Amino acid sequence: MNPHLDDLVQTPIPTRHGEFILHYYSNTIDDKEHIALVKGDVANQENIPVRIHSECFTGDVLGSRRCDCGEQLAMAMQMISEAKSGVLIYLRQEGRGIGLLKKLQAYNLQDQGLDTVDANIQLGHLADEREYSVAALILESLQVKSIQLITNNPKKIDALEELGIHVVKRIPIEVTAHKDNLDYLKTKAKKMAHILFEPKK
Ligand SMILES: Nc1nc2c(ncn2[C@@H]2O[C@H](COP(=O)(O)OP(=O)(O)OP(=O)(O)O)[C@@H](O)[C@H]2O)c(=O)[nH]1
Ligand SMILES: [Zn+2]
Repeated sequence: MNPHLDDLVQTPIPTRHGEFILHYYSNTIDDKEHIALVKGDVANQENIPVRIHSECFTGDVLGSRRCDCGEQLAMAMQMISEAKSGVLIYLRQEGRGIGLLKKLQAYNLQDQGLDTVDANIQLGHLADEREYSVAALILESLQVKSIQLITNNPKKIDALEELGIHVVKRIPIEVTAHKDNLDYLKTKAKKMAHILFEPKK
């Protein structure tokens, strides 16, 4: 059977970044609770600003300074709420797909000197185990025609295009680096091809 997704509930959520309609999905690919926050009218529209955010409990909920996730989440919500319309997809792919337990173990390895990539490998995982077919199904379900992807990660764009999503352009989302996340961000730029620390045009 082809992968399938159901949009089970839509409800308005007022946030400090404005009001969004939250969509709650069930799907046949995994048993996770994937969410989309939608601003404005996106059906049959081109060039919709879209953020595909991967869950990071430590960054998103606790405000951990080890990574840039929490700040990126707030920044993306703000960007979308300032646009006419947009979508934030919150994918439950904690720890780049290895889950919270393994990510926390990876943090301890990073404190012993490994970087974020080698820590995953030491734990028997790939550097990045994420997969975006649920995101593609959500965009299809919202009938979005083409997107501007809010990301620093070119591999995310490639993955979406392979799934048939038309990415018209990339919108950067770079947070200010500080001492707790600088090495981590440098590793993302050097080993994971993230577009970071580029001179501003
Ligand atoms: N395994 C692992 N996962 C991490 C680590 N730090 C953050 N994450 C996870 O990384 C995911 C976010 O991926 P990032 O590499 O920050 O960014 P991205 O989504 O690829 O790219 P952007 O769209 O530019 O944000 C979230 O699921 C976090 O939980 C880490 O050190 N190890
Ligand atoms: Zn994070």
